[in-house]
Amino acid sequence: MSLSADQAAPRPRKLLAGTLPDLGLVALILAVIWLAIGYRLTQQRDDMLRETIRTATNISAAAEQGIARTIEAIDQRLLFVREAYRRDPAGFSLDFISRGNGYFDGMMVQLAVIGPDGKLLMSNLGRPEQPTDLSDRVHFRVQRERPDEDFLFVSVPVLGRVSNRWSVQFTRKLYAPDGAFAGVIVCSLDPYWLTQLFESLDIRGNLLLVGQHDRIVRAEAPSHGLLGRVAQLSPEARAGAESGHFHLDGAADGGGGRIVGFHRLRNHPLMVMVGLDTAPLLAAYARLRNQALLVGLGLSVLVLGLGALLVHHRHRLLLSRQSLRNAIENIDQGLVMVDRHGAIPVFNRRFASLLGLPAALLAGRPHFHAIVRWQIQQNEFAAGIDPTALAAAAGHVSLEESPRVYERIRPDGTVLEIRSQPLAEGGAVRTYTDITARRRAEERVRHLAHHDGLTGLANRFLLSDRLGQAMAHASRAGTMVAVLCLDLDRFKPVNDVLGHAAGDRLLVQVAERLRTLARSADTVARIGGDEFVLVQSAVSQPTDAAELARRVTAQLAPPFDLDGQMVTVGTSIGIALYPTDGVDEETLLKNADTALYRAKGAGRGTTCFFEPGMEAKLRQRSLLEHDLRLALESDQLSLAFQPLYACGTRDVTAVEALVRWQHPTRGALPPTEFIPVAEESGLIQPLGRWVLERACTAALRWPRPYNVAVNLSPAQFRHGRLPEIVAEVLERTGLPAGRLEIEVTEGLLIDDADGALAVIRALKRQGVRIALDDFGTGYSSLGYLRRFPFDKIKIDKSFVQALEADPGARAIVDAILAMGRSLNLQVTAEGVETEQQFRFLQRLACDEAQGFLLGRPMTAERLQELLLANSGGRADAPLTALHAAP
Ligand SMILES: Nc1nc2c(ncn2[C@@H]2O[C@H](COP(=O)(O)O[C@H]3[C@@H](O)[C@H](n4cnc5c(=O)[nH]c(N)nc54)O[C@@H]3COP(=O)(O)O)[C@@H](O)[C@H]2O)c(=O)[nH]1
Repeated sequence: MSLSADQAAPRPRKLLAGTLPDLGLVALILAVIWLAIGYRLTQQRDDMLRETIRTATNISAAAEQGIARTIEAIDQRLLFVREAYRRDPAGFSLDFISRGNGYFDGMMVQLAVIGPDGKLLMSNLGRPEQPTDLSDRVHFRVQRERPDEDFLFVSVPVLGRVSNRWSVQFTRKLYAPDGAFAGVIVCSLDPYWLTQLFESLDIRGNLLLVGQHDRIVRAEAPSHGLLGRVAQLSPEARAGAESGHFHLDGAADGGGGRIVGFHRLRNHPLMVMVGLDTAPLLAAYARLRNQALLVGLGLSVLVLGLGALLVHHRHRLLLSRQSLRNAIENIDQGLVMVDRHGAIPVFNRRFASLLGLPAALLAGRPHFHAIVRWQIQQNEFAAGIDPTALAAAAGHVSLEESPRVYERIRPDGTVLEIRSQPLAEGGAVRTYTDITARRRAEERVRHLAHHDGLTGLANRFLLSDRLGQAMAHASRAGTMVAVLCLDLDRFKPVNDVLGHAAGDRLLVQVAERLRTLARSADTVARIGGDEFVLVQSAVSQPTDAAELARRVTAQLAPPFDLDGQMVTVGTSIGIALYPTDGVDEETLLKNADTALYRAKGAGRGTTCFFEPGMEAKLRQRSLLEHDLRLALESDQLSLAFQPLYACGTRDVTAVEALVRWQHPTRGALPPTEFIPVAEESGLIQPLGRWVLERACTAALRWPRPYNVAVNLSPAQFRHGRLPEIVAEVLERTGLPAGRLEIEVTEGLLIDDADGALAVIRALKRQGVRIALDDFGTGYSSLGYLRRFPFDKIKIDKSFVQALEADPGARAIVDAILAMGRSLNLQVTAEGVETEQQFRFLQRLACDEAQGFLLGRPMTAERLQELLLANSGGRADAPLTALHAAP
């Protein structure tokens, strides 16, 4: 099979063309069959004709000999009679003849003697009653007119005047004793006897004995009436007579042809014609021809059947070859078959395109050597020549004895996988697969295995490897290695509010900035969400690491542009040093992480070096987180309630709910200790919800509808579902939204002002009141006051407690109160511990006060008593300040 690029498209015309040789073969076989039959029939007919001619000729020859013998016998008789007459003319008599001579008895019509004058002298039939003159008869005249010649005359048949029967006259001269002409002795013979031999033969045909002047001497039935007549011989018959036979069409009875055999008698003017009918021959020939036609027909049907099968088979073969071609053409691999001589009987277009082979190279019957030479010219093997190509270039095709798989990189970067399968008869089948994409994917996978997919920085695996190398180098060089663990300070809000895509863009930009700080020997890695690690190699003293940390902090300080949204994030950094803080990667990373945790705890933008005690603290924290989780599940938490009072009347105006934890072993733990753990661990969400539900439920039991204040961490705001959670709790508990005050700190606003504003607005839409807690401790509190829809601001206790001693604090509190009034905000003073402070606040017309002076945080029961007392035991009693026991 030969397949090349221009042969690939299957077409019906090609299918037809493909079967033409088979059709030709069938036609040829049919032609041969029919020609053979025709030839054989012709030959047979000719044979039969020849046989008939030979038979006719033989019969005529036999007849001629028989006639000749008969004539000879008659002549002998005549000579005998003549001799008898010559010896004794006077005593001559024909009696001895008539006395019986068997031979002549039947044959002879008459034996007569004619005198010299032509008068009948005697006859074996007896003396004629009247004198008979036969001088006019030819058989007499011929003898008398040629006196010098002694010959036997054979006449044409004549009707005997004496015998009155048709007879042929045989005459000889009679000589007198002196030798003179003495008449003629005549033997009249029934012509039948001339041809009696023929009569006995069982043949279809006739016999004609023609004498002088074409007169019919003897005509075998049914031609008796022809005796003596002139035979009408056609020119063909005369010409045929010369050759011994001729063919007479339409001469036979029934209009058939006749083969006529001729023979002339040697010494007599007689000619024997034996005609054999061609009808039996033609009938036999027709039978033969019919049989042959039948056989020919049968063979033709057989050949046509076989031909149809052959064509069908060929058609299927062509179709399957076309299918194979289609399959070969439609596979993604290039395919080439090279025979043991280097010829290429099969290839597909993909082979040509993958190798970039020009069409001219593949025209005709391409050769593998030519292709390899072309490839070498094109510098195709710059990336390494394969052994088969080398062998081919050397002029012979390498006979690969076992299957081989190898790769080649083309100059354009295409990577080809070449699979070579040797063929039993020599040569090989090769497939070429473009594995460029696969190789790139593998490269990418390899890269991904060592790098962070988002930022392209080293991942944990590569980090560990590089850190190991850096430690080994430092060990040899007597230097140190610094591991800097980074955690972005405000990454989570970016992720939560702006979405993960923005978060990803931020991480990519952070990575780019960090890269600019790293030397070639350093490693920058991303090991988790917003956790980065810098491995600083060849550190000579800890300050080198501190300097790098400073530069990192400075590098990450400018805002990041996230598609127009400017975001500022800081970073906390923990540093561990090799070999002082650890001599293996794991320890170093762990300690740097511990230092980071400490840095984060110390406030944003902080850098901490690892210290030995840190780990223990971290363990403690982990323990606390574990215990807090248990506490949430086992009801170890409770709420304390601290009332808020109107400065003017000292009546209870609201109650703040504060969470308490009675630790099973450590006793009462302050919220300042476990709330940060809850925030960092995520436990703040269930804890916050629990506080909210309990506070709302408790508020419904109070004798009067005091507002209940609940502290919410910034982490709860970042959750995203806070408004829904608050709405659910209000609905479940049945507390009117207007009785709930949510206290937020400035930290919330600093972290993510826009996000916080959105949540606060949503809460406000529900009717919930918002109080800004610890006011005065933040950075830009005045701006927030204008921007956020607060209902209340709570002056931080540090200002309240400094009122007595610090005029500055007094001025600030005064300013806050003035601002609250101008912004129509209720103002609460926190941490009122002394009467003096309280009176001060009263003088300044502060709205509300809270503090140990007025009431410490207390149990729900105690609060209930307080509130009942405050209301005079009646729910509608005026609010009266009561001092809770410390
Ligand atoms: N997210 C939540 N935070 C809460 C929750 N409960 C409490 N907290 C916060 O914990 C911090 C400490 O709270 P706590 O130990 O309960 O202290 C409160 C009062 O006991 C204390 N206070 C009140 N009056 C005085 C005083 O006269 N002197 C003095 N030294 N301390 C006093 O102040 C705390 C209440 O302050 P504030 O919240 O600002 O009104 C604290 O920051 C709580 O917010 C909670 O459930 N969730």
